[in-house]
Amino acid sequence: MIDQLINKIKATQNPTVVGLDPTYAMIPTFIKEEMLETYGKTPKAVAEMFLQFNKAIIDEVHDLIPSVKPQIAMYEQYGLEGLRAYIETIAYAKAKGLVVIGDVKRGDIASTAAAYAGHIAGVEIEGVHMDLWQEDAVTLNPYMGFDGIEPFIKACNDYHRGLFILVKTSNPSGKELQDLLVDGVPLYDKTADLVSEWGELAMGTMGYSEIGAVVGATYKEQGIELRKRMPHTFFLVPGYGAQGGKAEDLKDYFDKDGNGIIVNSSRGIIAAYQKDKEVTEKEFAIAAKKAVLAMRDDLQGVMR
Ligand SMILES: O=c1ccn([C@@H]2O[C@H](COP(=O)(O)O)[C@@H](O)[C@H]2O)c(=O)[nH]1
Repeated sequence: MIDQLINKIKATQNPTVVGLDPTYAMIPTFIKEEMLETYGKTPKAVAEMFLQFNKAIIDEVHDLIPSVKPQIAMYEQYGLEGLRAYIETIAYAKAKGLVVIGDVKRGDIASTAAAYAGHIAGVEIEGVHMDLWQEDAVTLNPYMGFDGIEPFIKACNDYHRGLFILVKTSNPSGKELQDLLVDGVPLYDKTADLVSEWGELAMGTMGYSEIGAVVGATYKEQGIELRKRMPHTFFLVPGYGAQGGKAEDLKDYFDKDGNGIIVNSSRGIIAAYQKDKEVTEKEFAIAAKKAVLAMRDDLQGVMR
């Protein structure tokens, strides 16, 4: 995954990942009306709304970005139909050549982690291997330690997939645990050291590991320190845009070659039409494209 991601970032000259986090409130009225008319007030109607919305945005931006990050929570709240929309969104994005990061934030004991790792390892039924989810990478919560991560690392090596493990998250309350001092060292630094160590077990060929870290855009000082501490760890950086993170804060998150991070924006891109006075509701995907181009230019301005 990591080599493919780096090559895609180079090809597009854009380290932007579009977060596919649709909500009911975000769906344009004309799509809502059509789906409610066809499927009634059902989870299937919402799943179809999400799919139509996502596909239109992917069609508009796929050649400008390396990657998308669907957030599973937005889909799974609608049950089986929601999960179908999640899986079909992934398949559609992959068919357009995008690297797909499933934001699933899993973490459990080894036996359960082995089942969760099916997201990237697929499943085997009577000797037949099936890749049901198809994410290229998933996000993980490291709170339960190595045995909860190990099955995913095996999947990375067996199937060229990747991980992004929470190290320093973008949200305000993350510091309640992550900034606690352990032997005088913040817990996020201890986590960073573990993630770097685990990363050695699945190195790509371009200097970065398949095992990346989630480092929020909203904690600039910590992000810069983590870049130095984790030279072979690729960062997935959420918090840009809607959460207040800015490109200028990310200058030193990049490595000396202008590589090493991918920056997520979800609401700021896919709901851009709700704030863009130059577009109609029907042009929601064009507004998303404009937001992608603005974010690309913004990030290019600080890449070395
Ligand atoms: O530290 C983290 C880890 C994950 N996220 C996820 O990223 C997106 C952010 O959405 P925006 O609309 O761009 O704020 C969302 O899926 C979060 O669950 C994060 O924000 N921070």
